[in-house]
Amino acid sequence: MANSAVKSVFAPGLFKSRVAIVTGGGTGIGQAISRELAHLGCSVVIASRKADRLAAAAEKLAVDCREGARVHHTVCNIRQEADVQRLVSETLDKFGRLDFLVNNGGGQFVCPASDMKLKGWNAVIETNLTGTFLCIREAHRQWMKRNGGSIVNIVMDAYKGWPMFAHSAAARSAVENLSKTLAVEWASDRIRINCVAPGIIYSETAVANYGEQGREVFLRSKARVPARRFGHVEEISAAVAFLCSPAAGYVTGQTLYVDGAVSLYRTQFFDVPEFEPAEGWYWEESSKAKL
Ligand SMILES: CCCCC/C=C/C(=O)SCCNC(=O)CCNC(=O)[C@H](O)C(C)(C)COP(=O)(O)OP(=O)(O)OC[C@H]1O[C@@H](n2cnc3c(N)ncnc32)[C@H](O)[C@@H]1OP(=O)(O)O
Ligand SMILES: NC(=O)C1=CN([C@@H]2O[C@H](COP(=O)(O)OP(=O)(O)OC[C@H]3O[C@@H](n4cnc5c(N)ncnc54)[C@H](OP(=O)(O)O)[C@@H]3O)[C@@H](O)[C@H]2O)C=CC1
Repeated sequence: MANSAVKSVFAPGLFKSRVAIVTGGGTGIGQAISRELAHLGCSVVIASRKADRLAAAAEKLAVDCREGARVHHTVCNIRQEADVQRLVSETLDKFGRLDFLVNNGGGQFVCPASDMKLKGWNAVIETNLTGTFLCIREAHRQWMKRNGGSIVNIVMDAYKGWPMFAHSAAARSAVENLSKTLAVEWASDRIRINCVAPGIIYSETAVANYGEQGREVFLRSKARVPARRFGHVEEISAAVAFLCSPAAGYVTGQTLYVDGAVSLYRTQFFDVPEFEPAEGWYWEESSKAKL
C-alpha cells in the first residue's frame, strides 16, 4: 500500500471499526474529510452525482485507509429520495453499521435575488436543505434511531444573510435550525448533530464552480478575512473529526465556525451601492440629522 499524505492530529485508530457516509466526498472539503476519517480507521462511503470524480477519489482514498478500514463509492443525488434510501441501505449491506453521517454535498451559484429563476431557487433549496434532511432522516430510520450516531452538517456563515447567495443562505440557516431541533428530539436516541460553518476555503472545484468569476471572487474576499488567508480543506476535516470523536460527546446542536474570524468582521461580501437615502421619520425639522 502506498503512503498516505494525511497527517491527522487525532490518535491513530480513533475511528477503528466505525463507518461513515460523506456526501460530496469526492472533491474539495468532502474529500479531505473522507481521507482523514479513513486514515483514522473509519470505513467510508463517498456519494455524489458524478461517477467519474467519485471513482477517482475512491482510488486515492483507498491509500489513506488504516486498520481494516475500507472505502466504497456510490452515485447518489441527495435531491432524490430513492437515491438517498439506497445510499444508506447499501452502506449497511456493505459495512453493517453507520456511525457518522457528514452532510457535505451542496453548493450554489452567484445571483441577485430578483434575477433568480424558480428552478434555480428550487435547485439550491433541494440540494442544501431537502437533500440534507433526506440523508438525516434516512440515517435515523435505517440505523441511528436504534444505535445512535453523530451527524455533522457542513453549512455556511449565513447568520447575517449573504447577498447574491439568498437561496443558499436561507437553506443553510434552515439546516442549522433543523440541527438544533433534532439535537433535542433525538437526544434520547443517543444522536448528536452539529454543524460546521466554513469561511472561505480554497479548493480547485470550489473556485471552478463560479466559472470565470471564481478566481477573482475568491481573491477579492481574502481582504475581508481577519486571518488574511483562505482556509484549507484540512482545517474543516479536523473540525469534523473532532465533532465525530468522543471528545465532542457533550457537544450537540451547535455550529462551529472555522473561518479565520470572517463571521465577526466584514461579514458581507457585498458593498451597498450609492443611492439617494429615504427621508426617514421625524416630527420636527430640528430633530433631523444634521451630520
Ligand atoms: C463567491 C465566494 C464564495 C466563497 C464561499 C464558498 C462557498 C461554497 O459553497 S464553494 C462550493 C461550490 N460548489 C458548488 O456549488 C457545487 C455544487 N453546485 C451545483 O451543483 C450547482 O451550483 C447547483 C446547486 C445549482 C445545482 O446544479 P444542478 O442541479 O445541476 O442545476 P443546473 O446547473 O441544471 O441549474 C438549475 C437551475 O439553476 C439556475 N442556475 C444555475 N446556475 C446558475 C447561474 N450561474 N446563474 C443563474 N442561475 C443559475 C438556473 O435556473 C438553472 O436552470 P436553467 O435555467 O434551466 O439553466
Ligand atoms: N469552499 C468554501 O469556501 C465553502 C464551502 N461550503 C460548503 O462546503 C461543501 C463542500 O464544498 P467544497 O468542497 O468547497 O466545493 P465542491 O464544489 O468541491 O463540493 C461540492 C460537493 O457537493 C457534491 N454535490 C453537489 N450537489 C449534490 C447533489 N445533489 N447530490 C450529491 N452530491 C452533491 C458535489 O459532487 P457532484 O458534483 O459529483 O454531485 C461536490 O462533491 C458545500 O456544501 C459547500 O457549499 C460552505 C462555505 C464555504
